[in-house]
Amino acid sequence: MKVVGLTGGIASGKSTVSKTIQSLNIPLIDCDLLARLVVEPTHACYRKLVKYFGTVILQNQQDGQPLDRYKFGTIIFSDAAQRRVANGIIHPAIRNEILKRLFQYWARGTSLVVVDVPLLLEGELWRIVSDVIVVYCPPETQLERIKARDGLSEEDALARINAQRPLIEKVDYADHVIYNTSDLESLKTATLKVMDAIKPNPFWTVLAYFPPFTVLLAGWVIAKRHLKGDPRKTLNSKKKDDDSVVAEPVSSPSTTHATPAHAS
Ligand SMILES: CC(C)(COP(=O)(O)OP(=O)(O)OC[C@H]1O[C@@H](n2cnc3c(N)ncnc32)[C@H](O)[C@@H]1O)[C@@H](O)C(=O)NCCC(=O)NCCS
Ligand SMILES: Nc1ncnc2c1ncn2[C@@H]1O[C@H](COP(=O)(O)OP(=O)(O)OP(=O)(O)O)[C@@H](O)[C@H]1O
Repeated sequence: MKVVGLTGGIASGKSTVSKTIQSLNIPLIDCDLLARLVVEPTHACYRKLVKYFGTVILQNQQDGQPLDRYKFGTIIFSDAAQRRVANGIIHPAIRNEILKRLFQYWARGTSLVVVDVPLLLEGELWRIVSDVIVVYCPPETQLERIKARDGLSEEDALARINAQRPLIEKVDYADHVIYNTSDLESLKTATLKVMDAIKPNPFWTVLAYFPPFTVLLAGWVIAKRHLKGDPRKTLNSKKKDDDSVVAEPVSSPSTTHATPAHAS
């Protein structure tokens, strides 16, 4: 089973790209949806969050009520230390849910699964994907799209953009880049082009279910990522709060660039 990682920045167009991918009947695991699941009041993460942040992050500030997403977002997007704590509670739970779903797809004989993970390159999941797709648009477009979609103030929208690494750095690490700098139709065309480039070979898909080849192909994916390097070390970033090591960018000659026809 081929596992492809889809990432980008806030409001860069991942969900829109995801819809096109799903319209091709390709299974997709949406990390933002899982992030909602693991903070439901019945989940262990909810209790840990309330214990640390208090009921101030809950609707009506009442225990047992759902998370107040705007309030919680304002806290974690404006304070790196608080964000680290929240990530430390929520991310392991999301990772477990992703791995559980990947296993279920694998058991069903699925040939290709796309995992939409906004923080793919900041965490550990980049290690298990055979290809990394980055959806890019410039920060000023991100800003406009967040404000239009979520009705946020300029200050709130900027805090959300600045809570992430600059998107251009992720482009340097990508195997395939979808430039979302034009209209929605162009985005769809660019997405279809990339999906065509990564569609799995049926021969390898069948072979991968025979144990020696399962191990060999899994080893190949891990080795491929290892050779490309740890994105957290190689992305060109000033030391940011969520990062540990920084260095110069890398670019790969094998990267697919799907640019809209009339984008500049
Ligand atoms: C703070 C929350 C409640 C805000 O909810 P809201 O409905 O406004 O936004 P939504 O969940 O749709 O996220 C929108 C985008 O924000 C960005 N984002 C979300 N969390 C983070 C984070 N911890 N660090 C950086 N960017 C983030 C992502 O690009 C994401 O696609 C929510 O984002 C959340 O629970 N975040 C923590 C979990 C997480 O890290 N999710 C993203 C990775 S899977
Ligand atoms: N090419 C485009 N032209 C016009 N609007 C667009 C384009 N691409 C995306 N949008 C709009 O921008 C907003 C952000 O897109 P989308 O929700 O797909 O981004 P995202 O990366 O999934 O965001 P998030 O990280 O916040 O989940 C949406 O309202 C979407 O309809």
